[in-house]
Amino acid sequence: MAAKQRNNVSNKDKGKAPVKAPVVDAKSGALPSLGYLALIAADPLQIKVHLNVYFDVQNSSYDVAGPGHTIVAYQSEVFDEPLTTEVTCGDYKPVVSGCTPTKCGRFLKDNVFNATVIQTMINIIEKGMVFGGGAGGPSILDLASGAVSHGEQFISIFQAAKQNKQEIFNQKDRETFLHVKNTLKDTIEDHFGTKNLYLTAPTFFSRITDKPAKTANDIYWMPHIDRRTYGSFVYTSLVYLNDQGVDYEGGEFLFIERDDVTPGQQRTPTDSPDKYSQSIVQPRAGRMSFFTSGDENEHTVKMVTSGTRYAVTISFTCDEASAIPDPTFE
Ligand SMILES: O=C(O)CCC(=O)C(=O)O
Ligand SMILES: [Fe+2]
Repeated sequence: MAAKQRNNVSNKDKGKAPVKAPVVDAKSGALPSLGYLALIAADPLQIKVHLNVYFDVQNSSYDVAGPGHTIVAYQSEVFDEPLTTEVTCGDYKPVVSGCTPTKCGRFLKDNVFNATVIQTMINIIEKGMVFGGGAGGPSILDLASGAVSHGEQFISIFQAAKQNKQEIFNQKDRETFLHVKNTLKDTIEDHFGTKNLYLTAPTFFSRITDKPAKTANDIYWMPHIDRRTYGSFVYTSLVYLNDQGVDYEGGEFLFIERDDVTPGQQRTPTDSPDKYSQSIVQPRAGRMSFFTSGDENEHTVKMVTSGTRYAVTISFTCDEASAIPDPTFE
């Protein structure tokens, strides 16, 4: 079933303005950013440079079929059994001792979540965008803070809902999200032989279209390492909610295999992923993908060139101090 058919949020919810909602400062706290914002948020001049560089990259789209580029999971393939890859753990260590995986790797599996779960997850993000969504390509709904893309800013949707006396999310939304989160947590714990993982921030839904980037927040195609970008991430998990190559073009997920990086050195954001081998995952509805969040798993998302891509990023830590409570959606 195509995303256009799945995406059946009622029209009565759409365009309910005027928006009365506090603007969230993009530089405060762990805001969702698909991995790039923390690298550049500190310096407005740098933002301009990166925007220019990445607008150029945008026009010379990555070559997913280039030499050294391997599609490890096609959208049309069905992995009923997990596809697992072990990789040598990178150098970069989290601040908290005892919270570093000894076994690093990647895991992918299909058909983990049924069509109702997937539809409910798409509805959650569409409901989150009731005030309009982002001005550029990606729109984000962060569950811990309620930050949601609104034009060129973030607003707090939970506060907006209270102020407008609107109930945006319901019990089914909450239960569905918790089911997905708990399934991911249990599978990660089983696979990596760890226990006591906690949800950490940001944990967010993303909706990406081919609209041109308007702000630094819109540059989602920058290679990044989640643990460096987000700090508390030890395991990153993704659930894809619709089909690459069917519901949208572009939007492939790339692991960038960096055998040239000196231990401890961070990749510079101006590097093009095309210079390196890539292991490519084409998103498929209901596909679960997770990996250790360290240097061993540098990655990016290829630019969406048409249609709408839906995904959710749910992140875990073993550091209780960085844990966030289960989202209440209010
Ligand atoms: O949506 C994806 O495929 C990846 C998103 C990502 O890299 C992130 O949330 O850090
Ligand atoms: Fe990421």
